[in-house]
Amino acid sequence: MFLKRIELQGFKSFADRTVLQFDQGVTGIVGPNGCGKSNINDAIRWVLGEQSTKSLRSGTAMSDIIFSGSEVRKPVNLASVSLVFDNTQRIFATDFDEVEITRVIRRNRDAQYLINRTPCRLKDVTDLVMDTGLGRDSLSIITQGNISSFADAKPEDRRSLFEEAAGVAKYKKRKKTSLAKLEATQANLERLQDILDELERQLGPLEKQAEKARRYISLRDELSSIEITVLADEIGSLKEQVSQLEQDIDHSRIQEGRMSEDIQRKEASVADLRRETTELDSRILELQKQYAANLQERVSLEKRKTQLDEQRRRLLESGSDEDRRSQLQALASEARLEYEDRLDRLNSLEQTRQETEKNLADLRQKQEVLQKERSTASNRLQDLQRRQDTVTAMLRQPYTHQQGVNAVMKARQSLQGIEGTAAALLQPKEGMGSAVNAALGGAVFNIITTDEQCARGAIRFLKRNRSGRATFLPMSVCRPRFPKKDQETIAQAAPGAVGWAADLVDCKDRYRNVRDRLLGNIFVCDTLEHANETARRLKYGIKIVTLDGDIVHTGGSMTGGSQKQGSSLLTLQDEQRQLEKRAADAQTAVQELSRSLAPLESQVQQVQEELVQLQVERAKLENIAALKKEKYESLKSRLAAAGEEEDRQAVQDSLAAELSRMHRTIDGQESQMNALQQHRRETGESLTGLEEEIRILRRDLSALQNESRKGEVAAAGLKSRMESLLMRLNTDYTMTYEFALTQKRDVDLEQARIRVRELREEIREIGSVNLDAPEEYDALHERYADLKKQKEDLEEAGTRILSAISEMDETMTTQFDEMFHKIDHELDGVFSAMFGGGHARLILTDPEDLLTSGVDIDVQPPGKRVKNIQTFSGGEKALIAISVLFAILKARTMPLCIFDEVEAALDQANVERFARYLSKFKEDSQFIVVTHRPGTMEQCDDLYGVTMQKDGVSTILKVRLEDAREMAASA
Ligand SMILES: Nc1ncnc2c1ncn2[C@@H]1O[C@H](COP(=O)(O)OP(=O)(O)OP(=O)(O)O)[C@@H](O)[C@H]1O
Repeated sequence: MFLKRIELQGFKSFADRTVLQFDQGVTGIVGPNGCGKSNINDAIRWVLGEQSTKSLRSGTAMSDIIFSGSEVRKPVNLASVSLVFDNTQRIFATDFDEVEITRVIRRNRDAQYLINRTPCRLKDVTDLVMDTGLGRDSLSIITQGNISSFADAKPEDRRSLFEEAAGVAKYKKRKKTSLAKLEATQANLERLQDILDELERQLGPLEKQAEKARRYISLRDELSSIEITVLADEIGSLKEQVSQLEQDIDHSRIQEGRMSEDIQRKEASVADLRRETTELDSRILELQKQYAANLQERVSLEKRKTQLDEQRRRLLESGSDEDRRSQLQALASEARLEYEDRLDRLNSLEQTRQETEKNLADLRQKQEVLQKERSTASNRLQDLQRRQDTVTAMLRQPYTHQQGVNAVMKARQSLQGIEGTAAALLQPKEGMGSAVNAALGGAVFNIITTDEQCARGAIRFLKRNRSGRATFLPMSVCRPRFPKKDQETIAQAAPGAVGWAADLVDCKDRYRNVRDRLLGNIFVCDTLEHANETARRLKYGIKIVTLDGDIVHTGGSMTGGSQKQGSSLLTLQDEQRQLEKRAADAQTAVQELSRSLAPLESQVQQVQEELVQLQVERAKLENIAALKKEKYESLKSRLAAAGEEEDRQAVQDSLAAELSRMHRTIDGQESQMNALQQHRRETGESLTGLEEEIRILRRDLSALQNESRKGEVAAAGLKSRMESLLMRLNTDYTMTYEFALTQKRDVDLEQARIRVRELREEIREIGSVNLDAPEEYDALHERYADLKKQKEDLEEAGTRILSAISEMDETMTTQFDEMFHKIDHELDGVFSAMFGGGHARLILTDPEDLLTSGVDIDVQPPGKRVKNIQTFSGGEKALIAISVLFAILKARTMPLCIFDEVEAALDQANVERFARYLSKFKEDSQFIVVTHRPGTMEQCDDLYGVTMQKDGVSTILKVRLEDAREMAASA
């Protein structure tokens, strides 16, 4: 016994709860037409999952199977059917000994399934009963309709019965599921392939873009790694060049200044010289006039003398003795006069020469002294100028040792609200550098900012660029400090008081608070002694500094000693001012000495030339004097030979005397004129020389100015290039030059420059770049790879499904083949038993394809020659079907078979044969047989009678055979 009982309630005509208990063997269900017998069959199929309302012979909706009421009974709202199975044989693959399957439906609601009262899905029910022979289309539940249609069915439609018998339904179902899966897989594969194709289409160009972007990024990274070094180097070299140019320009400016002064000085000298030459010219002209007149005079004198000499010669030759004597005496006297005159002139010349020589020696001595003085002054000037250059250079870079201050001051253009350092904004008055420096102390390098925000900005800048530290003094929070009234009075009255430090600096009005904050209550004394005394009087409550920069701190501690050269901006500025003054003084001294030397030098020159002239004159005169002496001696001897004496009176008013005087005058004028002309020449030369010098100086000055201008233009060019490089450093790499220096790498700069050019060119050639492309490509590629993997997985799954299908096909083929032959083998015997002889066999319509082949039946009832099964009578067809059913039951044991009037078409004899044959199987199978036929009833072990009263409700009760027969007869 397999099915223990059926419990129905509200199912079709079974409005009330009805329980059918089953026992071993064959249970018959009998009753008149329409009493509800077949509803029991329907109920069993409904519980086992039947979904077709048509096959359940119900309305359109499943809820139509709920008892719909009758004239006397109200409809009910719920239909419930339970099948209770004995599972001790483990026909169902579950560990329960009893399995209760229930299906419940309420109106307008879906049906519910329960296995052992636990809700479950339809699938669970289907899986449970699968291949047990039960189930919706199983051969366990055979109706009259199945039997009558079997013979007429197409071979292919018949096949399902054999498949059910072969137990391949589960494989078929699985295969169907697998095929559905395969189809879904295939659809997924196609969908995936479409997406993959699309992705491939996108991937190609995107890969190129990504490659381009990666190349760009790699070039850009390489560029930045090299370019920072190149830029830092270039900026450094530009800075050096600019600094050098500025130094050169500064030098040029100083030189230009000196040259301008020199030109001015020289121009003043030129004016003096011009005045002098004009004067000299007029004097020379005057002298020349006199000289010319004298020359004329001398010519007329000489002419008269020649005439006189002619007269004398005649008188000497042909005159009387008296005449000859007097002429000879006159001649001798004149010769002597002339001789003495030349001698006088010679002596006076010699005297002049000696005086001139002495004069020259004096001048030379003076010149030497002045030259020495000038050389010393000039050396001192050079020393001062050198120091000036050094101080200027140091002032140009005043914060070299203050890295932070240096960095902020250099970057002040790009920072906000940087006013400058205290040292730069507070200018000590003259001579107060050291005192103010000492008063300020460390605050000398305080950077004054507009407000705290600007100070914070600068500090952030220093941190970001790791450029050191600096102290900031925001003006917005700067409160001035002043001494107390009594301190002020005491300090002012103290010995050696200089004043309050705040009063010793100059600054713009807006920095007054800064000044008073830093210097307001610091007092300055002249010496340390006075500072100590003042501090004592002030009870050491005020910081006091001295002009030398020594300090008496509040409380009395003292700081002092020598100042490091150039250690402070303020002392440097002080020194620079002092140097300027001293250099100017030295310059003036040199200029004055040069001015004194210039006339001295020309004087020396002039005297030298005068001396030479005198020597020439003397040589000439010596000759003339010798000649005159010779003439005189000769005349004297002629006189002596004539026994005459020279008449010394004879020449008193003579022409010769006049001529001698004239000669002397002319000589004097000549030498005066020579001297003047010489002087004039020299002045002219000096003038020309000076003018040439001025011209050269002007040319040089202009060249220097040109150079300066060129230098300025070049510096401006370099600066603008530097600015653009700094800008590039800032915009491309967000770095300051100082920070870039820390990032500098040790590379071959020449090579690096070439590489930078190459990289820039390569980057330019790359053109527009989508920087997101690599990420987009990676994402797309990852998606592509994922999808490809999914596709491969799907293909693999497809292959697995196919191989599973093929395995299932194989199993199905084998099982079907086995079962087919088993049934075929049994069929002949069953047929012969049913028909009382004859033969029957099963035929596969397509033996090559056991999976789809239809099943035909070749029958030969005894004594008949029937070719076509269609030609049999309805009863014969039913008997053939029943034969096949019994052959199946022989080939495969079924735990439960429900026959619903399967023998309806048989005649009495065949019904009995059928019933007898059926009872043969009852040992192995349980039968529930709905029947009207007494022949069948006779073979039943139990009989239930179904009745329906006027209320349209089926009731059920166990009946005896006689009652059953009666019920059948009354049907
Ligand atoms: N939903 C329903 N509510 C009430 N009665 C119903 C419902 N569905 C069917 N019936 C009744 O069930 C009866 C049909 O029962 P069934 O077909 O089982 O009879 P049967 O005994 O097999 O008859 P036969 O011997 O002629 O085959 C009919 O009287 C029909 O009115």
